[in-house]
Amino acid sequence: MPSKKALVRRPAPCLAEGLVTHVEREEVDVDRAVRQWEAYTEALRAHGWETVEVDPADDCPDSVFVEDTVVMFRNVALIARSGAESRRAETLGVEEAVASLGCSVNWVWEPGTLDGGDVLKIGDTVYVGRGGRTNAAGVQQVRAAFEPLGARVVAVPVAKVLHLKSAVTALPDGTVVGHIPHMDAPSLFPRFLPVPEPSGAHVVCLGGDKLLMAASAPKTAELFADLGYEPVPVDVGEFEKLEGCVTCLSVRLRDLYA
Ligand SMILES: NC(=O)NCCC[C@H](N)C(=O)O
Repeated sequence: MPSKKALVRRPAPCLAEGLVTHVEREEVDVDRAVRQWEAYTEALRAHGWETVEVDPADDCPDSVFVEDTVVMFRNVALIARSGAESRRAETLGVEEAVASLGCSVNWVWEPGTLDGGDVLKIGDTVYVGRGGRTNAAGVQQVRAAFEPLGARVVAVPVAKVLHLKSAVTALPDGTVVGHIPHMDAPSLFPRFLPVPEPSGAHVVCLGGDKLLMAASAPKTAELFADLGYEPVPVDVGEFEKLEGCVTCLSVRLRDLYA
């Protein structure tokens, strides 16, 4: 059944200690990050999404990046097992949240690793980035979980950035948008539009023509507006310092049964 709920998780007070892998560490202003997170969740609500707060995980610096902890396909939640050990404790509250929303819950098991940021769904096609956080066993477990439900899983090499969705996401019509210098295998995507800014590669489809995007990608916003979309910019600068982006701050639940 169509639903418009989005899981979000309040930033932990220790957010500034979050992991950085492909960028230089910069000081994070946690108060500013909280204000940005509030504006982000407000933008979701303003466009008809009911935000569901997962219990905070105050000891987990990266817990605000809730997208990495779970992958949804229809009503089935696959609880991730991060390639970064320091992030594994984040899944507990998320399991409870998705179970209480009536989802069927599966888990990625050792030796598999998977971060939700490596999974891009376009219709029934599920692209899975195989990179620093997601290994081959993780990709196999996504196949095992979702192919029986009708998914077609496509594995994508990811070496230049943290996650597949650091490099590409998709417009409402399924066109993949990406920043080519950050991509390892652009030819894997059948319909592809390059964008001029790294953070322009991150869109959250809010419904209709509306695209939630980072304020740091004004040229890409212009490009999308020129194609008939309505960009909704939000400042996620403090999260960008930790390799986060607009997609990783929520998990949209579009096919709940309840
Ligand atoms: N899906 C995402 O883009 N997640 C961002 C995670 C950033 C966090 N600092 C990490 O390295 O795990």
